[in-house]
Amino acid sequence: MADATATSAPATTVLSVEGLTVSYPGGGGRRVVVDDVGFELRRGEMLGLVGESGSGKSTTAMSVLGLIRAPGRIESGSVLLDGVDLSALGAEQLRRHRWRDISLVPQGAMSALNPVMRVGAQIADVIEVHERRRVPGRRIDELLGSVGLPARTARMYPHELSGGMKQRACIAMAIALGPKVMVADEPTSALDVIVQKAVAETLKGVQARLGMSVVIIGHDMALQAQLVDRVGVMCRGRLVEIGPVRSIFRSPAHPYTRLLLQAVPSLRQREWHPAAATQALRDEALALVAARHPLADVGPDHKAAMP
Ligand SMILES: Nc1ncnc2c1ncn2[C@@H]1O[C@H](COP(=O)(O)OP(=O)(O)OP(=O)(O)O)[C@@H](O)[C@H]1O
Repeated sequence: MADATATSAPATTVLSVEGLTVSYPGGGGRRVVVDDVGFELRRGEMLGLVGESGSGKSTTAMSVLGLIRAPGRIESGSVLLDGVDLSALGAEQLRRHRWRDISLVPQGAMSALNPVMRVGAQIADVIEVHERRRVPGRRIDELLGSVGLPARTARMYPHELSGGMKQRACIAMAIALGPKVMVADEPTSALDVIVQKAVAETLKGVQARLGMSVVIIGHDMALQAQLVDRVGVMCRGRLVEIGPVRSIFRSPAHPYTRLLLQAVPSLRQREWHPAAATQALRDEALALVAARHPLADVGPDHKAAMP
């Protein structure tokens, strides 16, 4: 990927996010909802981003893909994809990188598919826009097969697919151009437990086969534990902890991480720890984050560092 904005980055890092700060209108001014977030994604790595609802996971993901729309605003930060500063690119240039170099399995993928278009045509569309040539049906069949869908799915409309099938179709679309990085925003959250596990396994299989790097966003720590190599924990817009999933599960450093782990069934005892007893821990965690990093009001006239 040659680009005038290319800078050097360690060979093992495919995506590098630094100082990402995003705001939305709120409280009479602007409210920072992603606050100085930074992380690196290594080649072939699966990185989880967890945190409760509203902690800023999706906003982080959408910022990485250059998909924050007004009234949202990126205040500062950079996103380097294989050395290319995506945050310095215009909308058209970004569009060229999206799907080909970095793709998204959106939250609510169930409704992300066009209801009046056959699944195969939707996948072909993504490829044809970038490759500017007709896609043979065989390639679509192979893509569908690689996510565990029969070839006949190509001729079906979204309403004819189960939730799990729709999710797989979205994954097929996201891997269609063999991107370096895939961001999956809660790819299994609307599915029942059995289908969740099957889709998660498909994701893992696809990632391993293609050697892709994946950022996977979710609430479910137990599912993340089985999927990802490293996990980052978000709380009130801050990335409060990041590290190998095993060490975070064994010895969480941040009280908020400990809180999240309280809600995970014990892998040893295979029973649920009631979350009710965790209110004190939750208060402690939130107070700690708030004291260290009060949510900043950047004011209505704050100049965005990135367009
Ligand atoms: N379009 C918007 N307008 C105003 N505020 C927004 C908008 N989108 C997100 N926010 C706010 O930004 C904060 C972070 O939201 P975000 O969706 O990133 O959190 P999340 O951790 O992904 O939550 P969830 O798990 O529920 O998807 C929330 O306080 C949310 O209300």
